[in-house]
Amino acid sequence: MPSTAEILGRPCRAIREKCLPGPVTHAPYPSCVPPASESVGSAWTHKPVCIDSPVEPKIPWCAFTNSNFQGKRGVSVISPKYYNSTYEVSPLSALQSIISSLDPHRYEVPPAAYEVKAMKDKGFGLVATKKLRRGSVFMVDYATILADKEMTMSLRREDGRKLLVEAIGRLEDPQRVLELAVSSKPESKVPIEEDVFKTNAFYQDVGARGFMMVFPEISRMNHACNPNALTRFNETDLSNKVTAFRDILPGEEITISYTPFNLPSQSRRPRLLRGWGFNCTCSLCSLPPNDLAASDARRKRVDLLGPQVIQLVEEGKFEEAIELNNLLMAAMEEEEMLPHMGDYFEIMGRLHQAMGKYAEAKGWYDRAMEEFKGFGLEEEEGVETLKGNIAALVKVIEGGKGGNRKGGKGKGDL
Ligand SMILES: C[S@@+](CC[C@H](N)C(=O)[O-])C[C@H]1O[C@@H](n2cnc3c(N)ncnc32)[C@H](O)[C@@H]1O
Repeated sequence: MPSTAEILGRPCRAIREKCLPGPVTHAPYPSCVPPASESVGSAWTHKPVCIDSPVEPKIPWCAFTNSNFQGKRGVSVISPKYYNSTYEVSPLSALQSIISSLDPHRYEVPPAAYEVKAMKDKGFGLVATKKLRRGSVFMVDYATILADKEMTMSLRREDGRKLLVEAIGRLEDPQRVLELAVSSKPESKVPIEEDVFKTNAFYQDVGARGFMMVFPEISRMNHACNPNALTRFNETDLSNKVTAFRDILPGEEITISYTPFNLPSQSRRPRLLRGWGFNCTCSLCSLPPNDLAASDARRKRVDLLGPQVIQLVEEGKFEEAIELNNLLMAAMEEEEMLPHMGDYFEIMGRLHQAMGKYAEAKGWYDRAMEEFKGFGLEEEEGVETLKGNIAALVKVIEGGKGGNRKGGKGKGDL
């Protein structure tokens, strides 16, 4: 019998919470990892500005800038001057090599198919000016300000602000960042740099380290709990691609989810208020109470069904796992949690294959492949296994037709 890992393998990620569709997230700052020794190389076009940290081990924190990055739009990084040796590759070295190795002229972005418009109760937002086809990448944005996740805990507030002022001020066009939305009340007198950063930064990892990052174009997109687009961050070039996961029509607002979007309203709304300071007014949160309760129930069901599918696979109950995975997919479809269903289709294929139902398995694999292709993911790590499975099944099925199963895979062989 194939193992759970063989059946679920890579797509298994999809039914675990952390891998559910969820674009950029805004996580609280996790606990401090002490920095350590490392010299700063020549990735920077400006002399770094550094400020001592009052927190042990009192490593200075600096604002580093490379004004050539992203077609001379520039990028600034705020981080400790060096990190300790717990990192195989220091996060700062990783960023330096990314930033200094990229050709400043390579930044081709799709022609804008959207415009910035004033939205009711949400400041500005992005609205499609053309039809954006499901699966198409219609925006590529690059990190412009990055601040190590520990910044607020390692620096005095005033010092953090000074580094932000330097980091933003050294960009070619500081207004591109400074004109983004702010969320503090005017009477709280929060300095603009800090307010803009707090309102617009998203949490992303580079290697083993988390950074808060501002993507000036993506920052104009409002949040929806049932969004129509998702972002995909690429840590090798600091780009963030935005893909439509259903057709978006001209005039429609383009939205992403700031939280993992499987969450029911009881957990996502406080999270948005805590992390982003707003009460969500998206169409899902604005549903009449009964409809919202029904949506919450579906989301909870999706959450429960994922682990149950895994459990059934572990117990070798493939037939029941198929039934449950069908229910899971139906609940996701009803809830429009559909960035792409490739992972789920692939699981169906593997389950059918494990049961010796080769024709059905191939049907599911083909659907999975179609989804991956539609979302430009056919070259993603792990999709080769799917390609291999499809090729193997074609052989088995063709061998079966001719009555010759020799060399073909038998029931349960994956
Ligand atoms: C990253 S900005 C998004 C763009 C912003 N609306 C602007 O004018 O540039 C985040 C801010 O937009 C507003 N916002 C985004 N999504 C919202 C939603 N679903 N409901 C209410 N306000 C929202 C909040 O004020 C939030 O602090």
